[in-house]
Amino acid sequence: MGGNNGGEEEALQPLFETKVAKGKFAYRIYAITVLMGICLIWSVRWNVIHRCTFKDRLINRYGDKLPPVDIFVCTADPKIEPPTMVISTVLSVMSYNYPPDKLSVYLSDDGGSEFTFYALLEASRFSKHWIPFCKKFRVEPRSPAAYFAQNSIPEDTAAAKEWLTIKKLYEDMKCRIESAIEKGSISKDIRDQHKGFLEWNSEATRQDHQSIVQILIDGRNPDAVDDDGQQLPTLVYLAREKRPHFPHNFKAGSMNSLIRVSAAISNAPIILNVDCDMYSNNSDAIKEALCFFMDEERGHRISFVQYPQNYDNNTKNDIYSNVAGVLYKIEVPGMDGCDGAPYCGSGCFHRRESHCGVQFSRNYKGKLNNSLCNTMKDSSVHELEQGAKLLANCGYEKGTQWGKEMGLVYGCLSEDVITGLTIQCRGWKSVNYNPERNSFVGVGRVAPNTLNQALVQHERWCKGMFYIFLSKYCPFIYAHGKIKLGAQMGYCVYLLWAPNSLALLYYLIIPSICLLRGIPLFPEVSSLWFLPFAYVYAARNGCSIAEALACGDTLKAWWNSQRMWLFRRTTSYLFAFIDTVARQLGFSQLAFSITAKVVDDDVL
Ligand SMILES: O=c1ccn([C@@H]2O[C@H](COP(=O)(O)OP(=O)(O)O[C@H]3O[C@H](CO)[C@@H](O)[C@H](O)[C@H]3O)[C@@H](O)[C@H]2O)c(=O)[nH]1
Ligand SMILES: [Mn+2]
Repeated sequence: MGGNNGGEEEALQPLFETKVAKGKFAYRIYAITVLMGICLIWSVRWNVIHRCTFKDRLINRYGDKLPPVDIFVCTADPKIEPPTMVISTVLSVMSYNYPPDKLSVYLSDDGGSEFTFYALLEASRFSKHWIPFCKKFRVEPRSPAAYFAQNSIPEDTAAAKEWLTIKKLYEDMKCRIESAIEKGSISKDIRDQHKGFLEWNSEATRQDHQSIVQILIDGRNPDAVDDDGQQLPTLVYLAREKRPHFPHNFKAGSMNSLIRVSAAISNAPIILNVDCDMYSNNSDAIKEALCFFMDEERGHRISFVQYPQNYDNNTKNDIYSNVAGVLYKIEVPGMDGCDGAPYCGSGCFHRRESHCGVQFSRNYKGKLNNSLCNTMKDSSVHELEQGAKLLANCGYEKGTQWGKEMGLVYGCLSEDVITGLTIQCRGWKSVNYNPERNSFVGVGRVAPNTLNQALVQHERWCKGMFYIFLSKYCPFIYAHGKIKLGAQMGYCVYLLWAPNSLALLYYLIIPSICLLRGIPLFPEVSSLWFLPFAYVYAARNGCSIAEALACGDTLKAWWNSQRMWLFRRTTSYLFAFIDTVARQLGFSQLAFSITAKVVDDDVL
């Protein structure tokens, strides 16, 4: 034995050591995120459900006791959203197959444009001919623009005559509106036709004007009848007050004004919202939606019924991947299966009460009868207009719960998704309803027309949704314990689109560098370990193709959608990610880029 102290100490020390390899942390993150990714894919497809309705039973059971319905149409800019398009949408919802005395249509004009007002005035007159024509010939769709574009003259001579007359009336009306717009001003002749034009004085601009409320058709007035002597639906023009220093909260702000203004005029318990670029394509859509709300057993829990959004000008193989068949036929029905059908904006029916901060409770009965109170019945049109104006003023919401607990939630570009989530968290249920025939169809949407705008629209959606994830409304926190885990995960699939770009960037950069440097990333083809990689790749793409084909896409459309995913994730999603993070740090502000609806010849 050596016998010195140092040697003794050394003798006690181990002869080998085990160390944890570097990168363990990174690998665990990788494994957990991949697992999460797989769970997310799995969650929205776990329990896909489809709904169908029985409107004959509804009519037999409720007959003339059906509830009144308020319909909101939103427009924001007379250049991007031409007034002739806006009124086609308005006319399509005025002519629903539903008792007209129970319908009130409100147009919210964030453009505050007298041309839009003039167009609506023209539409109110044209509706007297259009509604009886639609009902007599069971016209579908009931947007005159879409109807005349899709149908040619009927063979029956009597019908052909009426068809030609109504077409001429429509074309003439369109001409008058377009020539007024071209001239850039409303002539004195027209101005004298309605007192409403007095609201536009020389100082009023789009961003700076008082509230304007004009009841163009008063449904209570016995003289407001169409050519057949049937009552006309109520028709209201609204331009909420705008002041430069007041944030107007985009579409959410306009919807909240609509909710209040309509409460003072017709106060129907059911609300339908359509964007001005989405006409009604099925005149029975109200009755079908009511089948959910009026169901004796489960109806009272339902807050909103969302129809999918379809577009009428898709290219054959859908080059900019706008159809989103898989989204509406598989993913959203999957969220519905977890009680989490999202609110997606246009084409959605709402129960008015659930927008007023009301928490769902077990004792809630949910009666949907006529809620016109007596004071409203007795007020004159002038009184109603004056009262409603106050509700649309900038200052009205100050110190109230509007934009927070009441109405649509502010501060987010995806006001629809975030609002739907908060409503579900208050205990209400929602329904995704995707019938065979599209109930709402969007026109001339820009996405199929130019790549640029397709990407800009996605950037806005993405920003809005990632913002929700980072905010206090993050489904895993805010909705924890309030909605099912599957629904929370389902929401996150979309809310996390923006950071999804990072994963793609990683896959674009790292393998390329490795390839150039000769670093092997995957096992060799001859190795058995290659199998799991090949399997995951083939299964994932195979499943995606199968889903696309099952949803009616062509193989080429599937390929285009893959291409668009690549474009979006490297541009829209990435920019949305950067911008949202910048906004969170206080470097940038909210801006809503309205999707253009006009198509020029080049684009066609
Ligand atoms: O300040 C504004 C801005 C927009 N809008 C209206 O909001 C609607 C939607 O705008 P659009 O540019 O057409 O957006 P899209 O991407 O086509 O709309 C989808 O995405 C929006 C949220 O990003 C939802 O609000 C919509 O309902 C949904 O259809 C249109 O009717 C606009 O007129 C306003 O009323 N006020
Ligand atoms: Mn739109």
